[in-house]
Amino acid sequence: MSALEGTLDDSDGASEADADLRRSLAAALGTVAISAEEFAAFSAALLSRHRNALRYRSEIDRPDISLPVRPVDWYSLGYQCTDPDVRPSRTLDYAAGDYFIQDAGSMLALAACQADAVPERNRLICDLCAAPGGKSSALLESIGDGFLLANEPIKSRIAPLAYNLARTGIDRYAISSLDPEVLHTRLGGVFDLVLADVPCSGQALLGRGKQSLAAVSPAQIEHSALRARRILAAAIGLLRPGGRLVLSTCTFAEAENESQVRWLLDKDGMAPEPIDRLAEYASDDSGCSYRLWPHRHRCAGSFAASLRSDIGAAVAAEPASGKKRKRREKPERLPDELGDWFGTAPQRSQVAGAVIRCLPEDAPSWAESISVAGPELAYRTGQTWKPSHEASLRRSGALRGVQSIEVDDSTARQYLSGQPIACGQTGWCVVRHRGRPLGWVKASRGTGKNHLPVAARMDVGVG
Ligand SMILES: C[S@@+](CC[C@H](N)C(=O)[O-])C[C@H]1O[C@@H](n2cnc3c(N)ncnc32)[C@H](O)[C@@H]1O
Repeated sequence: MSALEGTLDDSDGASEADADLRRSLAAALGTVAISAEEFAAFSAALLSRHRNALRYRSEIDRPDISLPVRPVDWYSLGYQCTDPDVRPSRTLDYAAGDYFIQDAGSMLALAACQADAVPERNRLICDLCAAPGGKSSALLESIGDGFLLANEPIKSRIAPLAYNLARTGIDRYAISSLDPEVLHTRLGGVFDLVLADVPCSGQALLGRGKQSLAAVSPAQIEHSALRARRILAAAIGLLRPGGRLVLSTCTFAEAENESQVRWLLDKDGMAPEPIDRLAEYASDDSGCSYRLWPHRHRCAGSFAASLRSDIGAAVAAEPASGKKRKRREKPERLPDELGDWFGTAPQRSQVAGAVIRCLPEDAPSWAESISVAGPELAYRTGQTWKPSHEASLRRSGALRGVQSIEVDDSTARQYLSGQPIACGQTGWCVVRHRGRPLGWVKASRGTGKNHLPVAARMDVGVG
């Protein structure tokens, strides 16, 4: 029993259900230090809804942010909108991909990954539990000349992950869908950084109604902790010697957080890798575990830990090159139109069913063999190829739309609502607002037919 459990007083008029919840929560916190008074504030804040924060692209400077915001203390690209009447998901800047909307708690893991720092050269990053891509998209924005593998074993979650990665406009990534243990047998000892944002009991989601009260039950916590251990064991095997592991969760149970870190540190070759700027959020004396709380930090709460692995490559699993090669099939011919749309012939492209994917020339050699989705160039409807929406959003890399049209605020709104716009060019053309890509039109005789996917359409307010 935790010290806190003995101090809980059920005589304060709380319902039996509330009292049960508080007892379970106190038990879940275990030895994590929190006073009885603070615990009352914590359990109340846990059930209230916290407003999402905004994560800006690194190239956007503070003076260029038009919304009323205050900075998130633990992540330099994070901001909280201070006006409750503003809807950040209904602005032109959001539609143009200037910021991503997510809980500020998620940015603790990003801070542990140093995703807001100048990128190290040629870094290989694996986000092991990546969907829907809130953290992966931030890692991709920070990739520089490195490469990201975003892995998500649950197939039905790949589409939102792919959409969020495409929204960054960066093509230096592949998406795989493997159990972490299988991924370890394919790419053991490869990565400089592995983020294991493991599936957890999700207690921080209670306030959003995205989790039931079972999240605090001992059975759920134990089930999640055991699953996470399997994932973490594989995560260590994916690291190169000297590589870094970041564990994160959105739960408060000690068994899923600090206890997992102690288990990891007990392994030969694993050491804490403190993040100095997170020192004030330290949750124990391990030197590498950090917590955010809903009653202290204006977010739903989260946990992150940062460790280094010095385990030699000998322990790591079979490298990618040791894998049996599949019999090479004759590659399908690429449509000639790609040259018209993108101006150059794609080098590392694959026709995969009804889509063409294309990786940067210097992507790792294993990327095609492992990917189930990735930077998409074109898709086929019947016999006709069309350029993919995500290819219109490219901000970097060789393959960007050759024709584009710059539009003003009102035309951008018209386009985002799904309507055609005036366009003096002919053929496929990227619509840009202040230089930022929004999507394609196919233009002829003065009109650009709108090719924005229905899911990307939005009603953007004025301002
Ligand atoms: C906490 S969520 C990840 C959130 C994501 N990192 C983000 O920031 O948007 C955990 C993810 O792990 C996936 N998952 C479930 N079982 C898994 C397993 N055995 N190994 C790896 N990932 C798993 C879930 O489908 C889910 O998408």
